Amino acid sequence: MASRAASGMTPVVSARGVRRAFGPAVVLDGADLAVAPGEVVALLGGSGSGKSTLLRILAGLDPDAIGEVSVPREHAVVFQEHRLLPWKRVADNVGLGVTGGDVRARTAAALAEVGLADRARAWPAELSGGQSQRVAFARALVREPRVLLLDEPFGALDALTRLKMQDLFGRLRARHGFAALLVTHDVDEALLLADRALVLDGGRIAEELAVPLDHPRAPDDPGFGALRRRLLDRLGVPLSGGR
Ligand SMILES: Nc1ncnc2c1ncn2[C@@H]1O[C@H](COP(=O)(O)OP(=O)(O)OP(=O)(O)O)[C@@H](O)[C@H]1O
Repeated sequence: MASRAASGMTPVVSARGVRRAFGPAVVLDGADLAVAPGEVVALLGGSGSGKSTLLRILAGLDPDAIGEVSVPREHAVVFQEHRLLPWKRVADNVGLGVTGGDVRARTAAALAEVGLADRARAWPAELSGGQSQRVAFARALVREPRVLLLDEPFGALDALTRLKMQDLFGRLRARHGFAALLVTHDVDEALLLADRALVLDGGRIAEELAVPLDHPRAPDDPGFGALRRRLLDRLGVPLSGGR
């Protein structure tokens, strides 16, 4: 489990030699990464280190990047903000662009999975922030993705809602087996959800940490604190005696 992508299995997501500059500022300078089928990889790094830039490149949203990127067509992206269309009802947002005769049934199933079966006819403006992110996940799920690309999907939520969404993510992952690349600022979130954590620094993946803990996880599990200290250390965060 530790480093499945590195253990010889053909990755479902790969990036090699990715370079991106904005004017004179080189943000990515030969970044390489690989995600194995079904693997959840957290991507951490300081503010401005290029996490979102790398995720956008993997999502095919940045035509000006250099390097080799391989991501299956069956991928979906969830951003920090839900990006729902305000003039479409929840179910129509979820089913937007989905093809096939059973779109309505699949949309209903996806909404049920995120706990919003009863909000299909609601407008986005009638939802809370957490509910809106649930809809964003339903919109991703209905596409039956092999890969989820997630850019701080819980970053704008209050602490309690974030914990509930992290729990939901864990259950969806166990049921669907998708792989995911999760950009996050939150060390605990990385350790709760990911099989591996990567640290982006200096334009490339500078550090890697396997997270060999059983699911479901909690911050007071044996071994969690030691992994937190190692990850904070790799992020260059000074460790005080109390941590
Ligand atoms: N379209 C753009 N034009 C110019 N500069 C950009 C553009 N997009 C990103 N940058 C710059 O690239 C750098 C990396 O940005 P990015 O958003 O990828 O960082 P990040 O690691 O996701 O940061 P944060 O954790 O603060 O969200 C920043 O210095 C940012 O200002």
